[in-house]
Amino acid sequence: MRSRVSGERRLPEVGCTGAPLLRLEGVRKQFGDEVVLDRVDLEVPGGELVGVVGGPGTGKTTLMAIAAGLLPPDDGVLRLFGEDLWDGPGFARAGVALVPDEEPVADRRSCRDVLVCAGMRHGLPRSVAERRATTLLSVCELVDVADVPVWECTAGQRVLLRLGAVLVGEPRVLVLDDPFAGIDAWAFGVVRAVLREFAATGGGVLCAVRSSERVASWCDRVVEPFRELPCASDSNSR
Ligand SMILES: Nc1ncnc2c1ncn2[C@@H]1O[C@H](COP(=O)(O)OP(=O)(O)OP(=O)(O)O)[C@@H](O)[C@H]1O
Repeated sequence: MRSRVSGERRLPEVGCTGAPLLRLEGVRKQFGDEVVLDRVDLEVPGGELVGVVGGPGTGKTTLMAIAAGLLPPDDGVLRLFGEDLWDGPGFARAGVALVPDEEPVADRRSCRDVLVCAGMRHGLPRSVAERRATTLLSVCELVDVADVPVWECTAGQRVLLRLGAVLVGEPRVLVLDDPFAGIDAWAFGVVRAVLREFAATGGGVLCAVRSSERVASWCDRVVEPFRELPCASDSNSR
C-alpha cells in the first residue's frame, strides 16, 4: 500500500506543531433575543484536531462561521496566529478556511476542473493549479472520479472534493461544519486520514459534529461549548 504522505501525495508543511493558531476568547453571539453563544473560549493549536460537539440547533454553524472569520462575534475576540481578526489589518484571514457543507454552485464540472478552478481563484497560474489538483485528487482519493461530473459523485466524494478545493489554497487552519453527516464508512475514513495528515504538517483543525459517537476516533480533543437547549417536551408543556 502506498504511504499517504509519499511523493506527489504529500500535503505541504503549513505551520508549526503546538503553536496556538486559532483562539476564541469570550465569544458571544445573539440573534434577536436568542443568545446562541455565551462566553465561548477555545483554542486550536497547530498539529491538533479539535472536535466541537453539539446537538441540532445548538450553534455549531454559527460558531464555525465565527471561527472561520466569516461572521463577527457580538463580543469577544477571534485571534488567528495571534492577530485579533476583527481589530487588526486582517492579513490572518487568508490562513483560515471553512469547508462548506454543500457545493457553492450546482456543478456539472469534473472533480479535476473544480480543483483547478479553485487553485486559479487563489491566484495560481493554470499550470500550477493543474499540478496541485492532481496532487489533491490523489490525497483525497478521488483519482477514480477525476473526470466525473460532481453531481454523479457520492456524498462522501463531494465532501472530499470540497475539502480538496479548500486545501488548494494552503490554509493553516481548517474549519468544518459536520462533514461526516450522511457519508459512507469509506469516505469517513478518508476524510479522517486527510485531516490527520493536514494536522501532521502543522495545521490546526476545528470540526463541528452533532454526535459525540466516534468523535474520539478522529480528534485529539473534544469541546462542548454550547448552552443546553430546552427539550421539545419542555416547550410543549409551556
Ligand atoms: N442568521 C440568523 N438569524 C437568526 N437566527 C439564527 C441565524 N443563524 C442561526 N440562528 C439561530 O441560532 C441557533 C443556532 O443555529 P446554528 O445553525 O448555528 O445551529 P447548528 O448547531 O448548526 O444547527 P444544526 O445542527 O441544526 O445545523 C438556531 O436557533 C438558529 O435558528
